[in-house]
Amino acid sequence: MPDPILAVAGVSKTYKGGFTALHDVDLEIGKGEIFALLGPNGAGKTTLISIICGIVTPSTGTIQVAGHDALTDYKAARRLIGLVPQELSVDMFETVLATVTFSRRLFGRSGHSAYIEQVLRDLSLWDKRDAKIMELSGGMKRRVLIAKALAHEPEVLFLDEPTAGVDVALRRDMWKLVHKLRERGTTIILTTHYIEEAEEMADRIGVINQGKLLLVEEKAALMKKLGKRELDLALVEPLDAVPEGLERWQLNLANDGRTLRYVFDATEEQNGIPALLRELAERHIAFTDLETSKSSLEDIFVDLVGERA
Ligand SMILES: Nc1ncnc2c1ncn2[C@@H]1O[C@H](COP(=O)(O)OP(=O)(O)OP(=O)(O)O)[C@@H](O)[C@H]1O
Repeated sequence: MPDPILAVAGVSKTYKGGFTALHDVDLEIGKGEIFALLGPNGAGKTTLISIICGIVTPSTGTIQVAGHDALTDYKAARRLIGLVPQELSVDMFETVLATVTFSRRLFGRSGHSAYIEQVLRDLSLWDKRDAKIMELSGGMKRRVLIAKALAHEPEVLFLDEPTAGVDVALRRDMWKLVHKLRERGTTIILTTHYIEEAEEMADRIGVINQGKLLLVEEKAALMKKLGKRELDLALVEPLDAVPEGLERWQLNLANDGRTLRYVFDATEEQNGIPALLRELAERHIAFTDLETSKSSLEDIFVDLVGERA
């Protein structure tokens, strides 16, 4: 990993009502990395980002941004961070240019028009600079949030669920944009609950569930783990047990013995399915239907938690 620009150590968060949303999180992010935090709703992704950005106070732990302590040296740390929140937080009656320039000034930077122009051009918003926010489409409004977050030239950009609720075309635009920002040297941390999105964008992926960071891995290594698929065979006659002699396949019975399930690695060239079907035919095990599916994120969490138990 390149030199860390962000170091999170032992961070936990218990909210006022007593709910613990984060348990002892350790995480280092390298300069120039694209890091995806992958987890289902309520996993603690927004809480973690909000703590790093100084919006929520951690119950324990420390955060360093380029060597600045985010709690004791808040201003210096915060200046290095841009945050694109999930929800729209702009004045609808303001123009695009005024909104973005205002954000830059909030961080004590002068209204450097060449930089702002470049940001707006990169986000295809330059032609709309004099439009009021309320006149923009949903996709454009999202891009204004990114422009606002980039306005003060941060080194680390946080994108909280950048593509939740957007259409496929806009999602692809967003992915392209993230890669472009990285080429300029910005470190990017995004949260998502889409495996495909983490796969498309990130160099490394952290998997979070129920407030625990279950693992952090290079994308390729994790995708191999996440690349599991299931083949379900609906049997004509229910079985009491997996037939003998089929040990080389990982088989389970489901649905009261009426479904024979084979879990295989979709990234392996040889999945063994043709041979399995031949073996079943030889044993006169007939099926009425067959269906393959990807493991769901939930299945993957169960697997990962199981592996670590
Ligand atoms: N201010 C708060 N007070 C009490 N509980 C909270 C507060 N904010 C969040 N939580 C709880 O903490 C847990 C984690 O929430 P968080 O928003 O961090 O999850 P998330 O992974 O970002 O989810 P999503 O994908 O839905 O945005 C949830 O159970 C949530 O209800």
